[in-house]
Amino acid sequence: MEKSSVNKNWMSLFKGQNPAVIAGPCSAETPEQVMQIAKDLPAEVKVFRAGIWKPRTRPGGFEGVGEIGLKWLQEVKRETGLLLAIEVATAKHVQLALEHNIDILWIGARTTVNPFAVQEIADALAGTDRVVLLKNPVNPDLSLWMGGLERLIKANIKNIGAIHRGFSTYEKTKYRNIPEWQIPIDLKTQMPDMPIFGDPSHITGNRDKVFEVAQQALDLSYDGLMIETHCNPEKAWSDAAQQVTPQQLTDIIQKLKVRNVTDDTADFLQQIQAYRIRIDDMDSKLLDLLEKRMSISDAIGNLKREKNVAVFQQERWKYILEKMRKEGTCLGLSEEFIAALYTTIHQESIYRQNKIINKK
Ligand SMILES: C=C(O[C@@H]1C=C(C(=O)O)C=C[C@H]1O)C(=O)O
Repeated sequence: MEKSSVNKNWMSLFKGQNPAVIAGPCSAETPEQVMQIAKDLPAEVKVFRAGIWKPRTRPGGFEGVGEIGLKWLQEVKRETGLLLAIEVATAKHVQLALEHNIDILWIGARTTVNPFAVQEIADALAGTDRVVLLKNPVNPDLSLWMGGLERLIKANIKNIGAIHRGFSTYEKTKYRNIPEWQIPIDLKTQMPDMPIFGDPSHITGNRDKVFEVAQQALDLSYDGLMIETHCNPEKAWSDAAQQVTPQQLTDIIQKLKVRNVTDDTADFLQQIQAYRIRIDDMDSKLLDLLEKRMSISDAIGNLKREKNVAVFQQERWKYILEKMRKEGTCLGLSEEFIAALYTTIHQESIYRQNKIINKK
C-alpha cells in the first residue's frame, strides 16, 4: 500500500469546519427542491449532496432524475457557493460529473462490492484532482473496502477518503445497517492517513437516531459526516424515514461534541499515565492466566488422546458459557462481550487439543 500517497489536504474544502459536514437530500427531485434545501442548510455546511442516479434494491422505485439534475446542482453552486457531491456508479456517470464540475464524487456501497465496477470508475477518474470517496461495501468485508481504496490510489487519484455507512444484515436490528465499528477502526489502523466520514443517515435509517450515531463517529475521531437533509422529509421520493430537516441538522451540529485527539495538560497526562500503567499490569496478568488455562487444556488434550475421547465437549462448553455469562453480567460486563471472549478462548483451546490429539 502506497500509504504516503493519501493526504488530507483536500479537507480544506470544508474551510476549517469541524466536523466537516456534507448535507443535502437523498435524491435531487426538482430544481426548486434542491435550491430550497441548499439555501436552508446551516452555514457550517460547505458541501451539498444529492443523488442523481439512485441504485434501488428492487425495480420500480424512483431511480433518480438523471443528467438533468446536474444542471440544477450547478445552479445551486452558482447561487449559494456550496460545493457539490454526487454518487457515481459507472464511467458514464463519472464523465457527466466531471463535465458538470462536481467537486466530490462518491462510490456507493452497492458499487464497492464489485471490483470490476470500482476499477471502471477508477480508470475513468485516473489522475483527477477531484475528491473521490468510497463507501464501505454492503457486506462487512474490510479487504473489499480497502481494495476499492487501493484501486483509487493506483489510478493516481490523490484526494480520496472513505465513508462508513454500515453493513447489511438479514435480521431486523435497531439500525438499518449495523455499524460494526470495529471495521472502520481496523481501516483507520491499516490506512491511518485515510480521511473517514460517517454516514449516520444510512446506518440508522431513522432520523431520530442520526444524532447518536453521528456523535459515536466523532468519538472515534472521524474526519466528517454525511447527513441526508430534506425540507420535507416525510414527502421525500427516497429514504423518507432517515432524512432530517435543515433545522434538525442545525440542532444536531450544535449539539455534537468534537473530541480532541489528546489533551496536553499535565493533569490529564498524569492521570491517564497512572491508569495506563495499571492496565498494562493487568494485561500482563491476563495473558499469564490465559497461558495457564491453555496449559491445563493441553493436559486435558493429552488425557483425551490417551483415552480416545472427542475434543469438543458440548455440555461442558454450554456450562462454561452460561456460568460465565451469569458471573459476567453480575460484574457489569455485557453478555456480548462475555460470549465473544469465551468463544475466542474456547476456539484456541479446541485448536490446541486438536493438534495434540492428532500428533504423530
Ligand atoms: C477443556 C476441555 O475441552 C474443550 C475446551 C473447553 C475449554 O477450553 O474450556 C471446554 C470444553 C471442550 O470443548 C474440556 O473438555 O474440559
